[in-house]
Amino acid sequence: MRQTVRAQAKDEKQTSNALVEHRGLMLILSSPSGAGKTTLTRLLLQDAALDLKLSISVTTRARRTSEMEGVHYYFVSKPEFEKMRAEKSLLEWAQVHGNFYGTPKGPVEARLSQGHDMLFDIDWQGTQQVQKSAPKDVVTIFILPPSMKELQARLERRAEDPPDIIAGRLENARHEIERWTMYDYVIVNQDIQQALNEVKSILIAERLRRARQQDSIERFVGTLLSEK
Ligand SMILES: Nc1nc2c(ncn2[C@@H]2O[C@H](COP(=O)(O)OP(=O)(O)O)[C@@H](O)[C@H]2O)c(=O)[nH]1
Ligand SMILES: Nc1ncnc2c1ncn2[C@@H]1O[C@H](COP(=O)(O)OP(=O)(O)O)[C@@H](O)[C@H]1O
Repeated sequence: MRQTVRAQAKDEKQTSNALVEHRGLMLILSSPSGAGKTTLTRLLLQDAALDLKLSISVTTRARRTSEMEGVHYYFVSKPEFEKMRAEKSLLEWAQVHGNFYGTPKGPVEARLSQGHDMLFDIDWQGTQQVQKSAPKDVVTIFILPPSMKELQARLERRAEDPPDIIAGRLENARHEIERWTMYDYVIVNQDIQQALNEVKSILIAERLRRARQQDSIERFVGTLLSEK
């Protein structure tokens, strides 16, 4: 239905510039390290029907062995990061666990203006900045672990970070968890399949909000009512 209306809107846009198509939404996932954002993100991107793309951040953090340049992050030096920040080419940025992270503005703007949605794996500081800049276009979800013990176990099982880094992330986790109140939705990631279904349900419901489809639905209702 949504796609039909969108496709119709697109067709009409080609013949008439009067129709303003709606922008895509920004779906933000945040969590303490190890709660499951990356896993959920991978599963969401695998589902082609969802038509989601991940915003690839730049970071000054060292690459983990499992990570690929341009897939998980763009790995940059501190001066490169500073340059992007100075040129105002970042939508938001933050220092997390002692490293710098930021969202390149260009790809986000391009995708949203074409009416497609974008997925973000960013922390609460970045979420706050994006929420401020485009409150109507943002949907935020906070992912909680089922327990602190399980969070530690997941970080250890992931085996990507040395013990001192894991200890630091667990310490930070307590402060990050306290930020849950600023998010639209909260999900406890105990069972990954259930958590995935919950994120999908949120996305589907948010896409159906009347305000997000105002222009295209107005057209569609006009067509419906003109039927004999
Ligand atoms: N503000 C902001 N946070 C980011 C960005 N990219 C990643 N992060 C956050 O930085 C934190 C650390 O990410 P990462 O080093 O990949 O560790 P992980 O959470 O353990 O996988 C997480 O909370 C991410 O959500 C970004 O572009 N901006
Ligand atoms: N529901 C879950 N149950 C068990 N293990 C999980 C679950 N969700 C994620 N994991 C595992 O926990 C570890 C951390 O998950 P990850 O997605 O990397 O977290 P984050 O991106 O939030 O740091 C990974 O090894 C992942 O496979």
